[in-house]
Amino acid sequence: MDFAPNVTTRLARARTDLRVGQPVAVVDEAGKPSLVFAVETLAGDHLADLQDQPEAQLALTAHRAETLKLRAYDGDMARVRLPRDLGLEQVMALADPSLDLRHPMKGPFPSIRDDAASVARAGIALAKSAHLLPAVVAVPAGTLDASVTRLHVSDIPTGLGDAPHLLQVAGARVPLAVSDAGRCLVFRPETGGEEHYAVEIGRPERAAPVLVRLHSACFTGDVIGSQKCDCGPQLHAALHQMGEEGTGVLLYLNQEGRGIGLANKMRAYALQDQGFDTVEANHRLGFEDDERDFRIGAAILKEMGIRTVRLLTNNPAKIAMMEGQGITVAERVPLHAGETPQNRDYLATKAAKSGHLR
Ligand SMILES: Nc1nc2c(ncn2[C@@H]2O[C@H](COP(=O)(O)OP(=O)(O)OP(=O)(O)O)[C@@H](O)[C@H]2O)c(=O)[nH]1
Ligand SMILES: [Zn+2]
Repeated sequence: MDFAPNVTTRLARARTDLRVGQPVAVVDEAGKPSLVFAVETLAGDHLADLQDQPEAQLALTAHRAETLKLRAYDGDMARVRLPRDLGLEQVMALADPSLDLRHPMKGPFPSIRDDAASVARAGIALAKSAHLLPAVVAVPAGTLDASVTRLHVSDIPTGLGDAPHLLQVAGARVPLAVSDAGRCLVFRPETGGEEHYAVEIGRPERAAPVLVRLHSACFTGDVIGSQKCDCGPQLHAALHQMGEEGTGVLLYLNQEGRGIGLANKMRAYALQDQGFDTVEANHRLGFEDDERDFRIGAAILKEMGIRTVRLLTNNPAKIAMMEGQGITVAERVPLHAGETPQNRDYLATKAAKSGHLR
């Protein structure tokens, strides 16, 4: 029997390794391995070892580099020599804008300008997929300990990667406030990533367009009644409409914070309290406005035998994604609920910057 971990397994391990402060080995196109550490989980003793190595580099996204006034020679990224005279908290502050006010004196840091950016780019993609701040330290490695997770740069998707594939692992009847005929289904991706859920109300006729809502997890809005967004009221309004019509499917996708995770979303909220809007806050953290993989929703619908939908949304990107993945959006059903004085600016920003429809 062969138990050697395949690429999918090693990617899953790499995410966990980075989260617990372990380095991952990334091999470049020329076959040269480097060790990659996530800045957010970097241990003090690892930093000291790295600072002894003149080739150690720190990589940040271009969005973060803009705030730090670093030249992003790689286009999407900036790399600098790992500063030798900075302590752990100061290195952390380069990655984490919530520390900007406490550590305003930064630099100058000489930017690196060469063609060898692929390892750092792959490392940043791994850090993002681990829901860590998108910042890594990379250093060329000599002999590698066999226990270190090893990946080739080409194994690590820097964009969306392969189409997600999810399988239903469980499902049962759950009577709901909006309908007795509720079912909750659990879908698991082959990648070992987050599970996602479907709430099916009644038994929607597959031959006709099905009323569908693609909801992204929002702990603050869905669970604790945050007034900063409209997620909770949208969730309940969508379920209510499905209950009224007797059928519908609500996909609950675990893509908290538009795909950056709850810790990063709270960092974004801290920045919003300093006056940045929802898009600017994501950028200052080094993320894109929206890091979600909307293809997951289409994959689940196909698994459920649904090909044509009436989509409850105000987000044109969701419609485009569905169509792109072979799901026909027969109708867009607007979904406006829970607009409050506290989320007025947030909704206005989404309309102005993300093209949300009224
Ligand atoms: N990063 C970040 N995520 C946020 C913020 N406010 C809400 N979210 C997240 O945004 C997602 C809400 O998305 P959706 O409810 O799908 O909304 P949408 O993309 O605007 O589309 P529709 O509601 O369908 O029109 C959830 O994952 C929330 O956790 C914020 O300020 N920053
Ligand atoms: Zn929300």
